[in-house]
Amino acid sequence: MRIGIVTSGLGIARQCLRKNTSVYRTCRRQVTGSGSPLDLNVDSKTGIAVLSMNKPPVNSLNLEFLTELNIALEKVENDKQCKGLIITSSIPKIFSAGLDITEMYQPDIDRLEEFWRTLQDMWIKLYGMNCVTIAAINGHSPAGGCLMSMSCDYRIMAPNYTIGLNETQLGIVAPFWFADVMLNTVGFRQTEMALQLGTLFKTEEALNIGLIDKVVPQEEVLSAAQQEMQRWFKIPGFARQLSKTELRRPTIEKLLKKKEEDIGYFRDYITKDAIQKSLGMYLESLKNRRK
Ligand SMILES: CCCCC/C=C/C(=O)SCCNC(=O)CCNC(=O)[C@H](O)C(C)(C)COP(=O)(O)OP(=O)(O)OC[C@H]1O[C@@H](n2cnc3c(N)ncnc32)[C@H](O)[C@@H]1OP(=O)(O)O
Repeated sequence: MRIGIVTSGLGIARQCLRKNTSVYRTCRRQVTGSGSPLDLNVDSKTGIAVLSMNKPPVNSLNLEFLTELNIALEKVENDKQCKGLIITSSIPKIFSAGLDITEMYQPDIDRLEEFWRTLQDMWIKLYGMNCVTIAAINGHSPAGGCLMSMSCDYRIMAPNYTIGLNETQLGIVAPFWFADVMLNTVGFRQTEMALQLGTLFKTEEALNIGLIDKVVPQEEVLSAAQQEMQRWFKIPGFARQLSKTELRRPTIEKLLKKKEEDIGYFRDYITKDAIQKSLGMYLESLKNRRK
C-alpha cells in the first residue's frame, strides 16, 4: 500500500465539489495512493473511514494484500478521529474471493506459514477493532471474504450475490476460528449445516439466517453503511466498546493461545497430498469456468 497522508487541502476540496454525493461533500483525508490495492479514506468531519479493496481480479487475500490490510486496520485503530470503519470493494460484483488459493497450492513452506500468521493477525485486529465496523458487501463474498464480513459489527449486502464458508467444496476444512465466528453470528444449527455443506448463501438466504443484517440495492450499499453508522455513533462509545470486547474476547483469546499450534496444523494439513490434489482440481475448475 502506498501510503501518503493527503490532508484536507484544495485538491481534495475540489474533488469533493466534483463528486456531488454526501459521502464526498465533506473533506476527506486520503490515506492511500493511486494504484494501491487498498483505498483508505478518512472523513475527518464524520469520523468514518472507508476502506475499499481494489485488488483485481477478485480481491483474493494473498500475503502482500493481507499485510496491507493489517497496516490499514492499524492506521484506522490508531487514528483518534476515526470512530467507524466501513469495509467495501472497488471491484465490480466481488467483495472478496477469500484466501488466494495459489498461496496454498504447491506452497513455499516459509511463505505459507507467514501467510497464515498474517491472516490470523488480520482477523484478530478486525474482530477486535474498538471502532464500529460495517461491511458494505457489494459483491460475492465466499470463505475468507465471508470471514472478513462476519468479523465486522454489521453487514449490509446487495442482492444477487453469495456469501458463506464454502471450504468443504474445495475439499478443505474451515479452521476452528472461522467456525467460531460463524457460530457467534448465526448459531450452532446453521453453522453445522453450512460448514459441512460448504453453503454459499444467496443474499436473501443470508439475511434470513442472520448472516447479514440488511439488504439494499447495489448502488445504495455504501450510503446505507454511512447511515447505519450514525445509529451506532449515538451510543456512548466506551459502553459500546466494552460490550463488544466482553463478547468477542473469548473467541480471540482462543486463537491467541493456539496461534503457533494453528500455524503448524495449517501447514501440515494443507501440504497433505490429498489436500493439494483437491486444491489443484479446484483451481483448475475456476480457470475452466469461462471456457
Ligand atoms: C485449513 C485450511 C483452511 C483454508 C481456509 C480457506 C479459506 C478460503 O478463503 S479458500 C478460497 C475460497 N474461495 C472461493 O472458493 C472463491 C473462488 N472464486 C469464485 O468463486 C469466483 O472467482 C468469484 C465468484 C469470486 C468471481 O467470479 P468471476 O467474476 O466469474 O471471476 P473468475 O471466476 O473468472 O475469476 C477470475 C480469476 O481469479 C481467479 N480466482 C478466483 N478466486 C480465486 C481465489 N480465491 N484465489 C486465487 N485465484 C482466484 C480465477 O481462477 C480467475 O483466474 P484466471 O483464470 O487466471 O483469470
